[in-house]
Amino acid sequence: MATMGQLWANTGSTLATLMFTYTIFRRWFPHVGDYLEPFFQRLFSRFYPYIQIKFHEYSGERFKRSEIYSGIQSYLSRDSSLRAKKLKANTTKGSKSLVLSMDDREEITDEFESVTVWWESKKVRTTRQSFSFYPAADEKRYYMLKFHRRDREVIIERYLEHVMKEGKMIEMKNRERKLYSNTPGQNHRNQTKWSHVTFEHPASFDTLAMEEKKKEEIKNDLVKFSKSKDYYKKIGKAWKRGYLLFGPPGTGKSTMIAAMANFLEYDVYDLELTTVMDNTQLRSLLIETSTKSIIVIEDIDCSLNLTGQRKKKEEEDGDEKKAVEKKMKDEGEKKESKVTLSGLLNFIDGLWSACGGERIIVFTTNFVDKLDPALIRKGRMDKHIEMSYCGFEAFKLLAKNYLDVEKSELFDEVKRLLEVEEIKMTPADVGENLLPKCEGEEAETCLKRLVEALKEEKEEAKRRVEEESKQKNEEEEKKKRRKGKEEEMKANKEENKKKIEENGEEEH
Ligand SMILES: Nc1ncnc2c1ncn2[C@@H]1O[C@H](COP(=O)(O)OP(=O)(O)OP(=O)(O)O)[C@@H](O)[C@H]1O
Ligand SMILES: [Mg+2]
Repeated sequence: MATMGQLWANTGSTLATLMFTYTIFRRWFPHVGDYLEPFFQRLFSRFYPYIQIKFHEYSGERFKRSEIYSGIQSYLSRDSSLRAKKLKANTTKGSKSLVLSMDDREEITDEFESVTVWWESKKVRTTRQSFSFYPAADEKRYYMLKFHRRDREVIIERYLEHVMKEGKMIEMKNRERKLYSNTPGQNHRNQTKWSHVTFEHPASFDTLAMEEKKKEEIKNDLVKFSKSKDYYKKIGKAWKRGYLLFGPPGTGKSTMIAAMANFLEYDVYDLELTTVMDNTQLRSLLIETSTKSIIVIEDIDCSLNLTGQRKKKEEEDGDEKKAVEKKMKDEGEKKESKVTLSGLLNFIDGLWSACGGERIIVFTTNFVDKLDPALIRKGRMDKHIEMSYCGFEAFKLLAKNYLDVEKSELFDEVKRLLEVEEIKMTPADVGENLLPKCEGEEAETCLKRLVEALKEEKEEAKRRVEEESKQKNEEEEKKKRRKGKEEEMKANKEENKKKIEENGEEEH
């Protein structure tokens, strides 16, 4: 493909003649030159068929690097590393790897819809009046885009948008992902603020132990969501999706969130509701979240008083004392936070929808039936995922990940215990048993330890059932006795009343 230099060679001689004539003319007739300048410019543009656009590294705010410049740099990085002869390696803030870009005065060509464009990386020296310790600051860099004027429409209307979009995507892929958490600030209103660390959780869908079919379904759902910008726009819905993860402790809810974030390459915002003072604060925190992020509220049942339905039921059941006690306890705990259920719902439905980019919100809970149905209805929590005890398929994956074992005689025994005996053990406990406890511990030993633990769990479960039924019997017995006593007291009362009445009649 012809470089800009070669193309210049063709038009060069004509332009050189013109330039020469123009310079001589200006020298000899400086005043007439001013009048004729527009004419010469028109003449140049007739012979020079290319349009140039400059993209400066720093524009507007002096110390803020232009987003457009870094977008172009990322966009060109792929082609630059393949084709440019001189490269520059940069480490950009927040980027997890080196970004290779073409060095100053390098040029590469790009093609878009059969149109060729030329990108050149340029540098100019500016002279400063004042003394500076930073000589590099006197150099201004920019990218120069050149294209034929017949392609103006394609470039202005589509190519530049394509460059920015692709550049952003490459930047997103390259960036270091973050885990944000809200911490109370030191200011007078104690406003909570996001603080962040690098998100480096190793969990992935490959290491997550759950049925393959279920895993695929979740992955497909995530992919579909992340690619549906236009679809969400078409149906007039905010580009967001809610997931509710529920299940006993240790079944992998938090691990699943990390796997989701790694899968989509999203940031994670871990929202601790109890430190948020009120709905207004909640709103401002959420507005600050960036696009392509997962907002997580763990143990939602503990974070807020969202158990309205259940409380009502307890009161109806006549267990008033318990309900009052609970209310007092709740009030004590919630003295700090005044975030309400309706505040939370508004955030999910309203404000949230006004934020442009894609966001996923995940709630986790150990007790799904504790939650108010309004919170978890479809549209708010679109997908409910049950994380359950370890099945045989999940066990096989853990054995492969933890011990690198795909087959063993003990597998049949584990299968029998999990499927026939229906022993319930969380993937966290299975993993703990499979984890070698000392250097060089045999896989078979770890598997045996798991089998033993499963058997113990069976005995434990039996004991628990017995204990529960014993407790139940005792309670029933107590109830019966109390009822008997009450009836006896009632009978005594009746008798006394009767006696008093009889005595009264005799006196008369
Ligand atoms: N399904 C799973 N696949 C792989 N590892 C798992 C799975 N479930 C649990 N684990 C392991 O157990 C540990 C605890 O799991 P995790 O924190 O995800 O459970 P959780 O459901 O969030 O529990 P909690 O309800 O107490 O928050 C993790 O570090 C992980 O290593
Ligand atoms: Mg958890």
